[in-house]
Amino acid sequence: MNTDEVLGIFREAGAVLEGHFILTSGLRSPVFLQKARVFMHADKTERLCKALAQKIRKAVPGRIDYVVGPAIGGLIPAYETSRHLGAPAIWVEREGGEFRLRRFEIAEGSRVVIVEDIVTTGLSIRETIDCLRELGAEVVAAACIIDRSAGKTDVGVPLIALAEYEVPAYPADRLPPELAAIPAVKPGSRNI
Ligand SMILES: O=P(O)(O)OC[C@H]1O[C@H](OP(=O)(O)OP(=O)(O)O)[C@H](O)[C@@H]1O
Ligand SMILES: O=C(O)c1cc(=O)[nH]c(=O)[nH]1
Ligand SMILES: [Mg+2]
Repeated sequence: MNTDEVLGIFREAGAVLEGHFILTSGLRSPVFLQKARVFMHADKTERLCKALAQKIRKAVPGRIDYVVGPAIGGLIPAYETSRHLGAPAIWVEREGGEFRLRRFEIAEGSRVVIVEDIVTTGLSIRETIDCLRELGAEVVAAACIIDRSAGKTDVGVPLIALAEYEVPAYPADRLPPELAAIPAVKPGSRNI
């Protein structure tokens, strides 16, 4: 599946929003990919995640013990991708602001692949890697449906993106005037 097909699915689902958005990193952007509007459709989610699983299989030799989704955005794509990889899906969720594997135990040396929805700065993936490494897991790769950095983000492990789509994002104190003129909204779940 190529980038146009992935973006086509997002557009068809009404998931490409325009306005003034506060991203999880604190950056501001005129475009927000509201993945929830894609993941509400099982058929669209299946097509995307089946293709992502194929890409992961090609890139990751050897065993995958767990697919890990960072909540909330990563829950559905990690679950659906895990189905096509034949590995169980678990998740990290925030407790006191930090990602924790609250509901599961994994053996030391478990080989895990993180599956995210969207990557912008890679911050959420790096936080997930820190949590998993503290538990003794080996993070063999991270994957996402759309990489908004278009390959520029370094998360310290191979990042497998189904699509790359570069979208502008600005520090809050360096907004272009047309963005500053629109009230900002924060769609994500960090800090709520
Ligand atoms: O690469 P980054 O700069 O970390 O940005 C991407 C992250 O932002 C969103 O999560 P968010 O924390 O907004 O909450 P959500 O998972 O509930 O959507 C998205 O699900 C990714 O996890
Ligand atoms: O960077 C983010 O927080 C972010 C960007 C985006 O387009 N979609 C999303 O869910 N999160
Ligand atoms: Mg998220």
